[in-house]
Amino acid sequence: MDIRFDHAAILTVDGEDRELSDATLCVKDGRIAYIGGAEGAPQDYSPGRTIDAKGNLLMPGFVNAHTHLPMTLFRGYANDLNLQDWLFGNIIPLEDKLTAEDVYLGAMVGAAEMLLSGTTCFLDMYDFADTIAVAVEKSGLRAVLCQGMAGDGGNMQKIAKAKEICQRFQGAAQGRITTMISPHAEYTCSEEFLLACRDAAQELGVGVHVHASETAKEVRECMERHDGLSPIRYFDKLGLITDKTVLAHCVAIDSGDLETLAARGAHVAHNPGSNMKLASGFAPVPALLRGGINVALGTDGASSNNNLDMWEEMALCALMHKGFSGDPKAIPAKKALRMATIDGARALGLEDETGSLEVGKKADLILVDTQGPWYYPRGEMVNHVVYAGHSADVKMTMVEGRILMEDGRIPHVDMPALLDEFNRAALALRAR
Ligand SMILES: CSC[C@H]1O[C@@H](n2cnc3c(O)ncnc32)[C@H](O)[C@@H]1O
Ligand SMILES: [Zn+2]
Repeated sequence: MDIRFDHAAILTVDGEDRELSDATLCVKDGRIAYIGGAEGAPQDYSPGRTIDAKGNLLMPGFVNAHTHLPMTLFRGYANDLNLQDWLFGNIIPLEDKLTAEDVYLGAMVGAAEMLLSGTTCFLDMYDFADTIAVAVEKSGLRAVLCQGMAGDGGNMQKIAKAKEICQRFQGAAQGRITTMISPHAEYTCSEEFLLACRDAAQELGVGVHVHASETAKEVRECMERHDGLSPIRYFDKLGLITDKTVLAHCVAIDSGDLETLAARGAHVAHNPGSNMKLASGFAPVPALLRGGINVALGTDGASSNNNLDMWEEMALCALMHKGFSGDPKAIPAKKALRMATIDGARALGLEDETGSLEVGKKADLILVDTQGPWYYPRGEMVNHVVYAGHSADVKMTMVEGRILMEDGRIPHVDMPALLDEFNRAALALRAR
């Protein structure tokens, strides 16, 4: 159904970063057909629904550039640990017991959390990517899916499976799903395995998504294994870093790593909440940006964050880099919002389709209730959104013109039944 919004404030997050007031936005056939004053709206347009958006703000939906959607199953499990103890001591032993049914329920709960908090698109790395695709199809979200994998020369069948998943799901869900190849990290993959991942990505023409330089320990041990090469230099030597590569974390990087990322046109997915919770450190985001590197934002999984709320990630990013650097302009509000939206779309190779409100782009947007006192006084809405707004303000989430969440309800999902089943599965998994 075509939908018209009238009397809205609008943050376009396009090249001009426009902030409009009392504006009209028309959605036609899943795309944005018009943005501007009501007087200029197309005459030959008869929407199925017209929404009076007075007191509300339209902005692009968030793009979560690094997550593990089914890890909602492990929310609240194994807290206050560093990456090593959290992942190898607690999470992987339970992941070894996961079933496809568990993953489906975890992914559906993650999808609901995204819709409720205004995320419209995400980049996911996990086992059972084919099952996660079912949750994406059902939820209506847009996603780049990766079959996450770790291994050595004895695990080449994992790469064959990942390739098969890419071929099967590239363009699935009416084009809302695309794919990448995803080796987990340097410390869990052999050289032979990484080279085969590179070849698979090249052959399929898709990107690579990988964890890189998340901790100083990871970098130290990589240098010991690979003739003094950091994970980024090592990946680069193997040909894994291109302008279609998204590297999650990049906390413990040096100027040489930064130059490599810039030279290759690679993208970084910055995860401030997860990096702080796992005590991994502070990624040098201002330096990455000064180096011309595209930095997007991600939550990481709900077990190391502990939610999938991009509002929090955006505020953390804008705040923590000021505090850490002593520079109040380190990440201005406008940039934090761009990192959470259009820069994420760019990292995912989807900037022509989503990430900003522009005529011709897919209508992936959110309507934010700005009647709370924290959105006053009016004007400079971008500052209110980044520094004062929260996910509870999201009134509507739309992907490709379809309303997926309105007033806290996801009409196509039976939330009480889903949460009940999910709860049973998550608790049973912990006892398995
Ligand atoms: C191979 S599927 C994905 C794999 O990644 C694990 N994971 C989740 N968060 C992190 C992180 O911050 N660093 C490294 N690995 C992480 C997840 O548990 C899966 O095993
Ligand atoms: Zn991760």
